[in-house]
Amino acid sequence: MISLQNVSKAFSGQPVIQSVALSIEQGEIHGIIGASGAGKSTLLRLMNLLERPDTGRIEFDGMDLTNLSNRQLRQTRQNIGMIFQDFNLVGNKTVEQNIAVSLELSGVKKREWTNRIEECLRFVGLESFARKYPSELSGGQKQRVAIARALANRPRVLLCDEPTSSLDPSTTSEILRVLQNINQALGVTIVLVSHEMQVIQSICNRVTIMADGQIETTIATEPAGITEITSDAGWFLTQLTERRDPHA
Ligand SMILES: Nc1ncnc2c1ncn2[C@@H]1O[C@H](COP(=O)(O)OP(=O)(O)OP(=O)(O)O)[C@@H](O)[C@H]1O
Repeated sequence: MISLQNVSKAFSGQPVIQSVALSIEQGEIHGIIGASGAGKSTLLRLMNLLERPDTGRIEFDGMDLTNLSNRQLRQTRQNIGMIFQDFNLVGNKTVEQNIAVSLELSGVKKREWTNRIEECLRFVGLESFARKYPSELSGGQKQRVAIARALANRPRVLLCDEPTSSLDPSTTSEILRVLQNINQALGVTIVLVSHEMQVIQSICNRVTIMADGQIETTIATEPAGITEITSDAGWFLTQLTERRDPHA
């Protein structure tokens, strides 16, 4: 579904992503883990061309995104939603207005907005929050709104950049359940960047481990299930190294 081939990216001459090849398969929940500064967020932002690669191809359904016109890229990006650690909601707009902005940017007809807004808010369990402002919401509720906003465009892939890093353990579990439900009920492919092993372990089918702008390995795994997240999950890596993905 998304394929990166020989992708490199530098900032001010400093290489941040180096000759990376990675394939995201339709229907999977693919985790990307690594130390701070390893290049995880940059890799994720390359997948929807929020960052342009210096070299290499980035394909979505076989189309090289770097060769598309601005209009074609805007259209293709409607298939690729994104959520962030700090939610990126517009503070002076209500929940429904936040979602409407996204629908307008995507060119969805105004007469469809009410339905789309209701549909995505119902999916994340916030249908009664449409008229609230972000400042009236908890962190977990803000992230649900951000997820609803991404879902409103009916994406096929959801890119998640540290979506639970600002949240407490039980809210983290809640958000992971929402992501898993999006994958299972809606068939949306998910790419999940996190530095927390237990977050990755709980819902991912494959895990890519990054270090210094390169991919160390990609491993197939059985999602362990969502339990209360704690910070101690170092054992996960040792378990995973036994089960390298033969297709990686
Ligand atoms: N827009 C930018 N301009 C300059 N340098 C950048 C930019 N974005 C990222 N970098 C640098 O690229 C490197 C990788 O950053 P990136 O955010 O991708 O890493 P990360 O693995 O996601 O780290 P973290 O877990 O701390 O978020 C870092 O050294 C960072 O300072």
